[in-house]
Amino acid sequence: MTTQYAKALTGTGAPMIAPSILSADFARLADEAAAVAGSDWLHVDVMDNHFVPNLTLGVPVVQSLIKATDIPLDCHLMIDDPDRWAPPYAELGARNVTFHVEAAADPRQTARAIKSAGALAGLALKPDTSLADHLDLLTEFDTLLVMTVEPGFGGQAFIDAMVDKIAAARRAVDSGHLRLLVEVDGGVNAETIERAAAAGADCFVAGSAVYGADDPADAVRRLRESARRAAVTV
Ligand SMILES: O=C(CO)[C@@H](O)[C@H](O)COP(=O)(O)O
Repeated sequence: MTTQYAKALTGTGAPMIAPSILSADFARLADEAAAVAGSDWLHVDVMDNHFVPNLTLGVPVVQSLIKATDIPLDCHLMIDDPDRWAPPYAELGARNVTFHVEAAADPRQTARAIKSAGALAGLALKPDTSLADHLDLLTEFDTLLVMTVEPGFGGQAFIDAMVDKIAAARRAVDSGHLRLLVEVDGGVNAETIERAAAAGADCFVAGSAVYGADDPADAVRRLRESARRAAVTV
């Protein structure tokens, strides 16, 4: 199920796993990044206490983290006014910069600004946001982040109804021949990753399932293997 585009990004064609540092120890971020060596991306949740009711980190922390790890950063901006604040994360060297369509005034222009600063551009959809209403935007983006929880907090339960949205995204990508990675975020664990992978996701964000494990690097390997098995059995 993994697309040629995912294959180009990983070099292997294996499902991509992006541990979310929201579940890590913020006082030891460099060590926590090292603990998930072998991950495809490190997912960085930027929250502003406006777009979501939680506050995490911003440009200065990303600037330090990028120097502390070789894992490419996958910055997920849950913030107001991404049109203004997203491009700086690309300028810092983040691999992928994702912002929410619900918060953006000009998503096309913001995607172009991110890409011209050298990053992939990602579009995120909250669970209640329609994919169909935003299909026309997808040609501007490299990644589509399907939220499978309400953004704001780690440790929530995967919303099963989102499996249909993942499948619809997969169909839209394949039928439109889009160079777009389908990424899933929220409540991803050893069990739910199978449903998300079978529906066609390429990349899986996991916070508590990775950092809550005794061996986070092994949890990443196991999640990737579960996704690989589920993707080939559909
Ligand atoms: O963006 C978010 C939450 O808003 C996520 O990236 C969480 O960090 C995922 O955590 P788990 O649900 O995997 O614990």
